[in-house]
Amino acid sequence: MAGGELDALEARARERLPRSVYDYYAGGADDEVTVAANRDAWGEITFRPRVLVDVSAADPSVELLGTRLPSPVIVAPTAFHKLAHPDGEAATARGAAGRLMVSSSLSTVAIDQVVAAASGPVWLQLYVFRDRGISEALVRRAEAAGCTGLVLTVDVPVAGNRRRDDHNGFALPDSIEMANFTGLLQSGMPDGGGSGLVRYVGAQFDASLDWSAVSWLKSVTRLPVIVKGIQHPDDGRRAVDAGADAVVVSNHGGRQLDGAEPTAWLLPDVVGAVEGRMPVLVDGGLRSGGDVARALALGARAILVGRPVLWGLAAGGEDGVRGVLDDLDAEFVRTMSLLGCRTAVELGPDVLTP
Ligand SMILES: Cc1cc2nc3c(=O)[nH]c(=O)nc-3n(C[C@H](O)[C@H](O)[C@H](O)COP(=O)(O)O)c2cc1C
Ligand SMILES: CCCCCCC(=O)C(=O)O
Repeated sequence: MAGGELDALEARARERLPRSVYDYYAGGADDEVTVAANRDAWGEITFRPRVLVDVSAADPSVELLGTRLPSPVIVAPTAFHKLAHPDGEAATARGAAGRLMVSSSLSTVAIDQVVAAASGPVWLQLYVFRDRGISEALVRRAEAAGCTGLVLTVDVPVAGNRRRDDHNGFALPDSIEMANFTGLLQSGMPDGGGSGLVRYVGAQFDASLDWSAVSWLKSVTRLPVIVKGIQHPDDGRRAVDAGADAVVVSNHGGRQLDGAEPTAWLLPDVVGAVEGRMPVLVDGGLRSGGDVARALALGARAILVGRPVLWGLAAGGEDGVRGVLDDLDAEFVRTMSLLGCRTAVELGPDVLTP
């Protein structure tokens, strides 16, 4: 579902969603330069294929932190799925159909129900709250639910400047709650002008967060810790030193610092800095199986997709999500085969224009 088809799906989702929800999902920070750059940058990377290789049994599976995944495509953590579909993250988990799903801590279905709906592994994404007790309670809920990894998002010390949300006064309606916080925290957003989500982040997220947060999280769980939001190669090295099990090269889909480099440019430098000491994942603007192949060729072990999953969910519920992911996988296998690669691991810099 590359290019035009994905744009058509987004258009269908847009017709179904209230304006403020569409804007929240689609939007980015400030002038949204990084949102566009993320997408464009993958398209600028060209291929140099090999021929006469037997690709009759091309295998897209990848190994990640001890688990074999059927596909390198992972569902990125995105907040508030009930704004797109009444079944929310449970529908997304069913639509993920055996693929790895990262569920946002700001989900509208509780993590145990997300895991129950999923047929593949689920990781819980975490923000660190001013009250560390809340974050630790979420860790316990994730462990009890059967999550197999924790994703620590580190690129939201403060909220990005989301002009669309500010203009729309974006907030969760009273009928939808942040379901992971029941009994821990009031689930609504504070009243006031502008974006309710920005006020929530200002009140609850810990802006004093530093590298000790990674060792703190490692000290309270035995689950693997994946640090999401790495952009600088030195931070890739620091993540290794801090004990992270993997990193995600991400600029939060252009929703935090506008003017940040597209992740396709950042990835090779972070991969180089990490020197194979842990897997590097990437997200931001990947929209086709060709983009997935480009990312793996640049050294990513797997990739995450955010907005396309939300468009599938809004336009077609669980079937819509499955359709988006199946199409990405089918395109990826076709691209691998046309590049002369039998397995995802065989993708390397040699299949790209130097
Ligand atoms: C509507 C929306 C909500 C998001 N919520 C979260 C979140 O709760 N936690 C998080 O770590 N990242 C969140 N992200 C960022 C995504 O995980 C991911 O980094 C980004 O969407 C990838 O870019 P893409 O949408 O271009 O694929 C969100 C992104 C979107 C679009
Ligand atoms: C305005 C910052 C919101 C952070 C929480 C949700 C999220 O990650 C996103 O909307 O992006």
